[in-house]
Amino acid sequence: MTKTKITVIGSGSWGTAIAILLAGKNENKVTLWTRREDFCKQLQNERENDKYLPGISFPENLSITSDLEKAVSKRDVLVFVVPSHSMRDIGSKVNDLIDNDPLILSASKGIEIDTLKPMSQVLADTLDNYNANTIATLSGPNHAEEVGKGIPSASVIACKKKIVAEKLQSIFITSRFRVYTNPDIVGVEMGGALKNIMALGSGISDGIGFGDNTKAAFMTRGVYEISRLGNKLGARSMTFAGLAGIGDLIVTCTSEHSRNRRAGKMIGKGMALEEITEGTNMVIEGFKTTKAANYLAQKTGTEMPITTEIYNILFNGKSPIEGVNHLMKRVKTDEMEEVVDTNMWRE
Ligand SMILES: NC(=O)C1=CN([C@@H]2O[C@H](COP(=O)(O)OP(=O)(O)OC[C@H]3O[C@@H](n4cnc5c(N)ncnc54)[C@H](O)[C@@H]3O)[C@@H](O)[C@H]2O)C=CC1
Ligand SMILES: O=C(CO)COP(=O)(O)O
Repeated sequence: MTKTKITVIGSGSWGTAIAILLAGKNENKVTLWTRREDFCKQLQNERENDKYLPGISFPENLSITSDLEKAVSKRDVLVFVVPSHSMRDIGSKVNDLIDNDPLILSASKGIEIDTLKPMSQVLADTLDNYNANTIATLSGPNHAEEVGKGIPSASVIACKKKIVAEKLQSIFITSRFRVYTNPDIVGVEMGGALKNIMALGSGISDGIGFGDNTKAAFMTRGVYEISRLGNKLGARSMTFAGLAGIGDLIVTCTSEHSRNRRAGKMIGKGMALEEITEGTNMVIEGFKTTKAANYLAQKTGTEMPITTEIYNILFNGKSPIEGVNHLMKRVKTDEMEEVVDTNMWRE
């Protein structure tokens, strides 16, 4: 049997969990690429990623390299899982090394600040033989700590080109990781990126000491706000009711695993953003995404009150409590605002 040769680019928690998931299937031959040679040696010797995903052993079928040329050459699939701010750089490096036509998938969640583009579009900019229609994304309620252990999870692979989405679905799906396809890649990527802002908000609410009602309000009004911007960018509303929308929002706003929720909690308790980033080697995408979404809201004329308040708390020195008070005291409005069917009202 010819095995499917897959390289996962990025050895943080999520890249490692994806590599373990894929290597668990006999029909795959998986390589995990890591930036640093010393860390590569550590992973090869220990057969475990003690730094980012401790306690989960690598399957035999998984090899590790820090040689990007070797990692990219003659691959059937390349999975990009680096922090969003390094996607353009790594995409350009990979472009010079591709020597056949692998399927390309981004599993990162973020928006590039300079261009306001989601990750599949950043990759399309950097990979000469691909465009936004042929690149796919994976997104859903998937904490690495649980996927790595084989705890039942579900996710979405989105791509404009159906055959690409379906091939990747077959490669990723297992009895423990159920994968759906979706042609709405804009909605899937925006859902995955923007929910991190709401997770910061839920964490802030927990940090202040507010209750479950507050968190439910953040999540529900949050998904509405995400849909409003997503729709302006061409996404389908129903995508936000799915795994990459409300599904990911629920897990990130409530899970102890979420770095964004944890960071929000620290902010709610009075810690500064710099203190939090300095104290961790993990990526907290929500900080940069809040900046990008705030620009996108201004650019598209979209009202995003939660994003604006989180932005002011993170970057303009507003206190968390003031931010929440501001949201509570906003002008009275209808729940469905501009989409309300006015014919439903009765005198
Ligand atoms: N951790 C999770 O459960 C999930 C994470 N994601 C997304 O996956 C992406 C990667 O996150 P994680 O794997 O969690 O990262 P992580 O926070 O566990 O680790 C960060 C990783 O990024 C690497 N890194 C830092 N700067 C880099 C650079 N300039 N170039 C290349 N690599 C660099 C570090 O060496 C490390 O491997 C993010 O966009 C995140 O939102 C998506 C779904 C689940
Ligand atoms: O995207 C995630 C889960 O689906 C991971 O979220 P955090 O980056 O907040 O841990």
